[in-house]
Amino acid sequence: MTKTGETRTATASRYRVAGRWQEVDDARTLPVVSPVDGSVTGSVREFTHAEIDEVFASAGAAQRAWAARPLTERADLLHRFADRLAESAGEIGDVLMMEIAKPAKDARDEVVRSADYLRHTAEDAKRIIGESQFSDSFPGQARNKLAVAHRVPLGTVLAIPPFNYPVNLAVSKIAPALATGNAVVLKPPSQGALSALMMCELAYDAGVPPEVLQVVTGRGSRIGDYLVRHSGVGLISFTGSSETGADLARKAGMVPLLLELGGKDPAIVLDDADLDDAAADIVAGAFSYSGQRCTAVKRVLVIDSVADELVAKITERTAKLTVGDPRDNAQITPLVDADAAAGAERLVHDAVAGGAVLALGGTRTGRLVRPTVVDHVTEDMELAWVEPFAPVLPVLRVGSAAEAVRLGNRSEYGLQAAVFTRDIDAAIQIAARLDVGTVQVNGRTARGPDHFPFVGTKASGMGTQGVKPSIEAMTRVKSLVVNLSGKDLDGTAASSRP
Ligand SMILES: NC(=O)C1=CN([C@@H]2O[C@H](COP(=O)(O)OP(=O)(O)OC[C@H]3O[C@@H](n4cnc5c(N)ncnc54)[C@H](OP(=O)(O)O)[C@@H]3O)[C@@H](O)[C@H]2O)C=CC1
Ligand SMILES: O=C(O)[C@H](O)COP(=O)(O)O
Repeated sequence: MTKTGETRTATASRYRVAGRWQEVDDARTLPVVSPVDGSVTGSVREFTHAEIDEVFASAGAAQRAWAARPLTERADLLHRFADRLAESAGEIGDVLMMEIAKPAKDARDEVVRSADYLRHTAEDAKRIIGESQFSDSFPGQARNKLAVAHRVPLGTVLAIPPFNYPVNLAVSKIAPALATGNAVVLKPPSQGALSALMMCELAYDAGVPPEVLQVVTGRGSRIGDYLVRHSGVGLISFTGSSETGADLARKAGMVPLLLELGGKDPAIVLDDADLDDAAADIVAGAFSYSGQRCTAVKRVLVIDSVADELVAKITERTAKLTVGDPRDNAQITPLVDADAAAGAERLVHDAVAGGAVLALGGTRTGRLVRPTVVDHVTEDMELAWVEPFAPVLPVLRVGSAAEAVRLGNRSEYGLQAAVFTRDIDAAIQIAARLDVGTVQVNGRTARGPDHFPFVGTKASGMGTQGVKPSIEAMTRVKSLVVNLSGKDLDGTAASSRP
């Protein structure tokens, strides 16, 4: 409950549209069913097209007043929002845990991480400085013009996060947008909408006007096209599957896009690597949140001569992961997408039928896929290329670093890669050849810390995120050119001053 006693989550009978609470007069509700135990965690409204029009109209109108407020005032509101979010980490974390079966501690950490994101963005936004230049820095020009460039907001940002970080990947879009004077229309994932709604109510408690941060709930497959084609959209910031992202890009028309999509991140292990450290990083990277992370380690490319030893170490560590209920903080929990569990099982069976060797796991009970390591996976197997979004780790053995690079780059994706070696020259050479957004040297693939630039090449995305890059992406440069008179102070023709 908020301090004023209002329920923070929208319910099927009450929801905000254009900033105001509305009573539902029809049956457009969408239950949020928990992957943990099948219970109904809550329900949300499926917005109509007319309501979406109202949302964009009121967001657009409110944005101008929001952008006109002093930057320090907007930053202060984000700090207050961050404080409330951190205070409510337990409450929101519990809902998030039931909505997406994220282990209790990780769910709470996601909320705290989002508060940190807000604070960092509020501070960085204050330090966006423009630039100015005289005309005579270009050949043939006199010093008679002064350009002053500054950053202005784009209007209304349509923010569409995925289920795996319904709070953090919403905040990573909302924070830079609001800090820079944009309004936001948030379309949360259907699985994760309740925690996203709770989070937005905290923003309103903190003083963010409800018209400049609005939430539109409903299935992406039903309302997504209408949203992304809406004339009120100034930029779309989307995180999710490469399929949905590519489809959205085709439909959106001439609006700037920030896309964070799928990945098949390789961990390349050379023969001189510290295999204990590499195994620890690979297991954490592959199995955290049951592999449902775009940046999860999704394949190991290991030099033959150390492959047996590495696979043994990976398998030993993976076997110790706890499997079960997120309320007990189990590390491996039921998958959000029931089809992903069946799909992962099929990929493993097909690989084993084709000659791969099951080192661990390979079974599931409903959505609960036991942590699985598949060795001797080869290029002709689907498991080498498809992103399972499940706790399944294929190992491909390679003869050389060059072969690892070739296989790394053969993927349609290009999010991140990890290289494990004690030879820094080799690491740098390999990194230079990998067509990915980020290469981690002797560490697992990961997005954070959140102010680092986050980029995907090929089917993994478009544009750069991270605190500062997102601030830049959600603004555009506007130039003011002052044309100088060409006369000196005493009225004579100017020399090359000032
Ligand atoms: N690179 C990255 O950072 C990440 C990538 N992913 C990728 O996403 C996949 C799983 O995530 P998932 O959430 O299922 O991804 P989806 O692409 O299915 O959904 C992402 C978001 O888009 C919405 N959406 C669905 N259809 C449309 C549409 N036609 N137009 C507009 N929005 C739409 C969803 O809403 P709804 O929930 O209502 O369907 C959700 O909010 C994995 O393949 C993974 O690789 C996931 C997380 C991060
Ligand atoms: O979308 C994702 O899966 C995240 O951006 C990954 O973030 P993480 O590396 O912090 O888990």
